[in-house]
This record gives sequence, C-alpha cells and structure tokens, in this order.
Amino acid sequence: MNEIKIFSPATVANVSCGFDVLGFCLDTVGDEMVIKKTQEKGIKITKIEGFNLPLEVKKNVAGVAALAIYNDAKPECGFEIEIYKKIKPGSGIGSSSASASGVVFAINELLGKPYSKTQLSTFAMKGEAVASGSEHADNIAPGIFGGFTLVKSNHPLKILELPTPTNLYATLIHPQIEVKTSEARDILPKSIPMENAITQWSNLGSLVHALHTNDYHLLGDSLQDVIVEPYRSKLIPHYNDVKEAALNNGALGCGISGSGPSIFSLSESLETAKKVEKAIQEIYSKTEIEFYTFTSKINADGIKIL
Ligand SMILES: Nc1ncnc2c1ncn2[C@@H]1O[C@H](COP(=O)(O)OP(=O)(O)OP(=O)(O)O)[C@@H](O)[C@H]1O
Ligand SMILES: N[C@@H](CCO)C(=O)O
Repeated sequence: MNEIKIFSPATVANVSCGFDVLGFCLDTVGDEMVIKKTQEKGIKITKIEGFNLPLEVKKNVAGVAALAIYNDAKPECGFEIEIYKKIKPGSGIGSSSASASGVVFAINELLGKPYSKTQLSTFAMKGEAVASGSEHADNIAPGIFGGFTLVKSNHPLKILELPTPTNLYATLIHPQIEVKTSEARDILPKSIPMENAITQWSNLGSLVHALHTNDYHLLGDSLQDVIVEPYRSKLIPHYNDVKEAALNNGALGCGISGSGPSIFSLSESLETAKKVEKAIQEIYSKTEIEFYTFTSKINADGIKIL
C-alpha cells in the first residue's frame, strides 16, 4: 500500500470530572487526511484545506507527530501529508489531536502496522504538545482506541479502554469563538482545596463504574466538575444557560468539551439528544454569536480507513 485516506474523528476530552485523563470519541465530525509514501525521504505537508494552518512540518501538529513516528521507524521512504480539515482549530473538540492521531495511524498502516495503539499515542502526543504546550493524551487516546478511554499514566503511557454504552449520544454546541488550549490551561489554579479533590475523584470513580455497569443514572450524576469548570466556564458565553437547558430537556449531564468553547451533553437516546440540541440552539439563536451544533453516537472504533 502506497497511499491511504482516513477519517480522524473529533473527540471530547476531560468529560467533566476527568481533567487530562478521560475522553470519548465522536463520529459525525472529523478531518480527512491522505498520506502518500514517497521515494524521497522525509516528511512533507503538501496541502491543507479548510483552515489556515502552517504547512511547515515543525509548526503543524501533524508534521511533528509524523516526524516522531518517522524518526523511530527510520523507513527507506518518505511521506507526503494532505489535510482536509473540518474541525476548527481551538474548538475544544480535539482539532489538533485529530491531525496528530490521524497521521500516525496512517503512517503505521503504510509501514505494515509495526506499532501498538499505545505507541501510536506516544508519537501523537509529541504533536499535541505543539498546540497546547503540554503532552496530554485525553483527546488522542479516544481517537486512536475509539470509545471512552482513561489515561492511567503519561510516563510510561498507559491507556485503559472503558466500555462504550450502546445507547449513549453526545450533543455538541460550538460557539464560533476561539479558546486556545494553552490559554485555557494558564488560567487554572496551581493547587486545589482537598475537599474539591475528594469530590472530583469520587465523581471520576463513579463515572468509570457507571460505564462498566451501564448505569445511566450514575453516569449523569457523576458528570460534575468542581475544579476546572468554575474557571473555564467564564470564557464561554451563556455557558450556564446552555447547561440548564440541556439538563431541563433530559440530558444526563453537560460540561465543557476539552478546553472549550464547545459544550457537550450526553443523553440516553437519540430522541433526547435531538431535543437537547434544539433547546441549546434556542439559547444561542437569541445572541449575536455564530454557532453550530451536532449530535453524534459515541464512536467505538475511532479513526477509520476510507
Ligand atoms: N494540524 C493542526 N490542526 C489543528 N491545529 C493545529 C494544527 N497544527 C497546528 N495547530 C495549532 O494548534 C492550535 C489549536 O489547538 P488547540 O489545542 O488550541 O485546539 P483544539 O485542538 O481544537 O482544542 P482541544 O484540544 O481543547 O479539543 C492552533 O493554534 C493551531 O494553529
Ligand atoms: N485536557 C486538556 C484537553 C484540551 O486539549 C485540557 O482541558 O486542557
């Protein structure tokens, strides 16, 4: 195989109580990428459509992630990358991570799959660090593994695949403002009160248990964030109104997607998720802010070959 086309999906990181460790994979929105083997050695980004991003390999997360796998594999060929970007950078639904994960997945396929999913995640994290200033895998892991994932540790990287409930649907609203992950990290406190830590790890443990037992009530009850949301919600206009509308219309829970500004909610059926989507559209329709919404099943497979 000398060429591959892939779909690299959007992802939701943090999932309220799991800052930097928890994430899940979406399936209606994602980037497409075409990766070609070349005789000339090295990595080149030849095309980016959709958004204005650097073609320079070391400035683009896809280029940096590609170099990480390439320098490890030392193949007798090079690779050219085309990126068809659908996920707006700075959206909070893993735009940078989709590029980083997609490119390492594709190069691994073209090399005959020598690397495990965990090794691919390590390479992709090198790219993600260019965008956010820190190596975290909470967007990368759900893209590469699919479904819900928990990053048990970064060094060495250990990723746990959690069960994906079959009837769970995510509704997303993306207000068209940009929140840079690096800036959304800078506003967080360096230390937190013990009582908040206790609440947060109790919710994270409960959420993992809820996924294992298919307990939707517990899942909703665990979707709380007492550590990060109080700071970051201030960056998202009408955040509290959206959350109230989602919960009043049957969502199990609602929170900030990644570092925002996107907001996610989870619902137990497609019908409820669509009702939630309509309710949150109404909130933003009354404002001047442009936005888009979508509803998605949880994608259990992650990145797909097209
Ligand atoms: N291939 C790429 N795709 C997306 N962003 C890129 C890419 N290469 C470099 N960047 C830079 O990364 C930054 C966007 O990453 P950031 O982590 O802030 O957003 P995000 O990935 O949408 O958010 P989140 O990680 O919270 O879901 C922008 O400054 C953008 O220019
Ligand atoms: N866990 C990361 C996800 C965004 O890349 C954060 O919230 O900063």
